This record gives sequence, structure tokens and C-alpha cells, in this order.
Amino acid sequence: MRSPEACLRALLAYVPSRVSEEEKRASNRSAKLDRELQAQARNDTHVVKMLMLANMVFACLSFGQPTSRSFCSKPLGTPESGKSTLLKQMKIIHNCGFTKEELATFKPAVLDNLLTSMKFVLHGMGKLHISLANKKNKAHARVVLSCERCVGDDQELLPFMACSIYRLWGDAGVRAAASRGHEYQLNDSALYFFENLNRIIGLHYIPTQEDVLRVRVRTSGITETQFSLSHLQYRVYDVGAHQLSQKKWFSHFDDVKAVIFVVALTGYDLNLVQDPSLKIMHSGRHLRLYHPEFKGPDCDVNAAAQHLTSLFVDRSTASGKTVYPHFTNATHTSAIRQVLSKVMDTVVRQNFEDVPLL
Ligand SMILES: Nc1nc2c(ncn2[C@@H]2O[C@H](COP(=O)(O)OP(=O)(O)OP(=O)(O)O)[C@@H](O)[C@H]2O)c(=O)[nH]1
Ligand SMILES: [Mg+2]
Repeated sequence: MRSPEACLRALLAYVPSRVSEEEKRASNRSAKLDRELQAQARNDTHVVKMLMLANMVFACLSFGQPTSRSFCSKPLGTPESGKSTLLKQMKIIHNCGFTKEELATFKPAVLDNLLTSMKFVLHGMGKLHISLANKKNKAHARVVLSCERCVGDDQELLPFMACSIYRLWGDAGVRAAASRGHEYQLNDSALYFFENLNRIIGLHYIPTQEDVLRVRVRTSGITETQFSLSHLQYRVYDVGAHQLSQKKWFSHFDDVKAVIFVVALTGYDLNLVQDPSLKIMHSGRHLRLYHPEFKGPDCDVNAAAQHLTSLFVDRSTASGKTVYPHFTNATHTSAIRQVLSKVMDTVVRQNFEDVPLL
């Protein structure tokens, strides 16, 4: 007989999950890509394949509890390390960016991020014991907290949601809590969307390239971008954090020339992506509390970043692989342009040193 737990699990397996249109599209894209990968493998000899993986390092730290364990043997990835953002940057830098139609497909995700972020701030207010400045906004807070979907069938933000989010962002209590977002792990893209609220909740809004870089889209499976540079064809794969445990993907990537390992520096205490300098400088979450071997000063962003990098480099030295670390901000196109150029240069030098390139 199955245990109640097993029954529950079996039951859960049959509960249809709420899958957004974007998730469905991503899932279809991923299945198609899976088939194409096998077909491509045969005539890929002139293609430089690169694989992007998420942060696997900091996921083993238990919530809020400082611990000396620094590495996790299981490939659990903390999501939101910036892989999809980097892939979008590659499209912007090397493939003429997004068409108007492509930008429009991100609209539901941007609006959904807006709703999720406002919910997050309202919960944050509870944690920080901050009240709404205007008691009349309680009704708007209830609307936001109880709403699961803020986009109508016409893909426009539902008017009552636009009104509630607008009123709440005008509330001094909400703003005070948003400005202390680093205390409850508010993604800093949330602030970006709030600051652009008037534009985003406007009728016929179409996301800009910057909006697209800031939006979080939950994708399943793998996504891909390809581009040509200096007579070479590059193909870069993003394996979503949720996919990392599925070993079936890895057989497709035997011939990758480089692995781009994307790590959110803020992952050291399992927070989501934020500006690490904010957290280390203002939140009291000093690196030594999570990595007792760190002997550098508190509130020193550079020393902390160097230490976290050494954890990777030391590991790779032991395995005989070379790691080329780069510090950057995945949402800044000009910074990524520079890093990508260095990365491609290294990939070409490492892989084709003895091969004359025509
Ligand atoms: N401030 C800041 N935000 C970033 C950076 N990289 C990504 N983000 C933001 O973090 C969020 C998640 O980034 P994604 O690129 O979707 O993360 P991912 O690694 O693809 O996440 P999964 O698909 O869940 O594995 C988005 O809102 C991005 O705009 C960064 O370097 N700095
Ligand atoms: Mg992603």
C-alpha cells in the first residue's frame, strides 16, 4: 500500500498546474530545440557551441543559517543568476536585438512581474512592520494580494489592477518598504518596473529592450541563441536552473567548447539576484557569517567578490580546468559587450590555437 505521502505526490502529479502562455511557448520551443539538437550534432563541426549553466555553488546553504559548507555536490541551481539575461544580451549585441513583435511577446511577463513585485513589497511591509500611509489603500492591497492574473484576454493590464498598483505605488508606506527591499530579498528589477510604472500601465504598452532585459521569465528546458563573429558561428545554450537535474540534456553537449558558468554574487546567502554591494554594505549579512574562512573586512564588496571567485578557481584548478572569471552586470549592455568580447577571444584562443583560421 502506498504511504499517504506517496498518494499525495501521485495526486499532485495530476493536478493541472497554471501554465502561462509564455511558459507554454517556452516549453514547445524547448521540445523543438531538443529534436533539433540531435539533428544538428551531425553537421556541427564548424560551429562553436557554448553552454551556459547556473550557479550551483551557493544552493546548499540553508535558509538564513550561517554555515561553513560552501559547495554542494548535487546540481541544484539557484535560479535567477542572469543566464536568460545574458542570452538576450547576445541577441541585442550580435543579432540586431528584438523586433517590435518579439518585444510585444514579453508584455504579459512584464505585467506579471509588476504584480508579483507589488505582492512581494506588501509582504515585505509586514516583515518590516511598515503600514500603509493612506488607510484607503488597504482595499487596493487586498485586490493585489488576491489577484492571480493581471492581464485580460486582450493582453492588456486589467483596468482595476492598473488602478490598484498605481495607487499603491503612490503610497509612502509602500515606497518606504520598496526602498528597503534588500532586507527581504526584493529583486531590484522590481524597483525598475515601479519607477517606469506610468509607461508600463499605459494603454498599448510595448516593452522596450531595457524592459526585456529586466523581466524575469520562467522558462522550462533549454533556450538557444546563435550568431556569427569573425567568420565563426557561435551557438549558446541556456539550461534553466530547473533543468539542471535532468541529466538527459548533457549528452547533447559533449562537444561544447566552453561553459559559461553564470553566478549571482548575491547567492552567498541564498538571496535572489540583487546588487551585492547593497546587501553586503547595508544588511548586516556579512560574508564571514556564511563563509567563516573569509578573513576580509566587512562591507568590502571587492574583497568579498574576490573571495567568492577563489572558491571557483580553486575548485577548477583541482579538476585541471581553467576558469576565466569576469565581474559584470548582466543587465548592462555595454558592460556585457566588453565581457563577451573577452570571452569569445578566450574561447577562440583556447580551442583553435593550433588550427589556422581562414
Ligand atoms: N541587478 C542585476 N539584476 C540582474 C542581473 N542579471 C539578471 N538580473 C535580473 O534578475 C532576474 C532574473 O534573471 P534571469 O536572466 O532571468 O535569470 P536566469 O539565470 O535565467 O534564471 P532561471 O531561468 O530561473 O534559471 C531578471 O529580473 C534580471 O533582470 C545582474 O547582473 N544584476
Ligand atoms: Mg532563465
